[in-house]
Amino acid sequence: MTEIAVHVDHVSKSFRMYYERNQTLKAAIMRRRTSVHEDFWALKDVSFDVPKGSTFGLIGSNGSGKSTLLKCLANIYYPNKGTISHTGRVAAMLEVGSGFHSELSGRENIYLNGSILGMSKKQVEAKIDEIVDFAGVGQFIDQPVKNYSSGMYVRLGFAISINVDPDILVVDEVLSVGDAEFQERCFERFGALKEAGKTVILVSHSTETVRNMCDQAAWINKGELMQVGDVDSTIKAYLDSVPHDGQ
Ligand SMILES: Nc1ncnc2c1ncn2[C@@H]1O[C@H](COP(=O)(O)OP(=O)(O)OP(=O)(O)O)[C@@H](O)[C@H]1O
Repeated sequence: MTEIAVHVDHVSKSFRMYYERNQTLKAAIMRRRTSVHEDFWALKDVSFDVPKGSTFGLIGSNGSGKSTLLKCLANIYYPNKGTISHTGRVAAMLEVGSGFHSELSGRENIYLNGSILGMSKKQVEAKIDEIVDFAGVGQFIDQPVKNYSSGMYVRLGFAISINVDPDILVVDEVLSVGDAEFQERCFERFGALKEAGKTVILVSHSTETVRNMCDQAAWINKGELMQVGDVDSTIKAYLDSVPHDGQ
């Protein structure tokens, strides 16, 4: 039987959308009511399993809920309904710079992130040369990360995530920010993680990347899971749903 790394069970996630916000206490008292809001459901009853050791792609158009789902997987958001269970340590590589302290240097951020991800100072020390080397940001490693380019942020973040020895690596569209040489090294690392039986879950707008890298894919549309399973048929269903020019 296939072992499951991540079990997503009837997950729904809503955000509160405010239409009339009280700017001041006085405004709230004068209007005699609190702000007007509505719940917007970014994920609606999503369920699927990610097999252990697989590379799993999430596809869908802008605003469909992919990043929200990744953040739920990485325990950054909690679902309003349903549950997500996983086996092993999850490391996440999400938006550019998330998890970094802008005033601290690259090196200090490595220690900070390592400790957030459950590594001791000693474990970070044992890995730091490899992380610095993979990040390839040169002498900028001792500069505050607020001076980094978006590509440098991503390199450092990715270098940390893959070196904390995750069982499950959650990656959001970072590959689109790095240059070709960095992307190549990321693909190599994904391959090595796969060889080691680790699970990678990635969001990509490039169906080509998903086709080349993933064993399975899920297509999300307006918060709903439309299809999950075989990569080629899931990509085809997604692309067929997208209006083409001239249609
Ligand atoms: N913190 C938030 N507060 C309110 N709405 C949010 C929040 N985060 C996401 N949303 C909304 O939830 C929906 C899904 O957003 P999400 O970022 O998950 O989409 P996505 O599929 O990753 O999009 P993209 O491909 O553009 O990155 C969008 O309509 C977005 O506006």
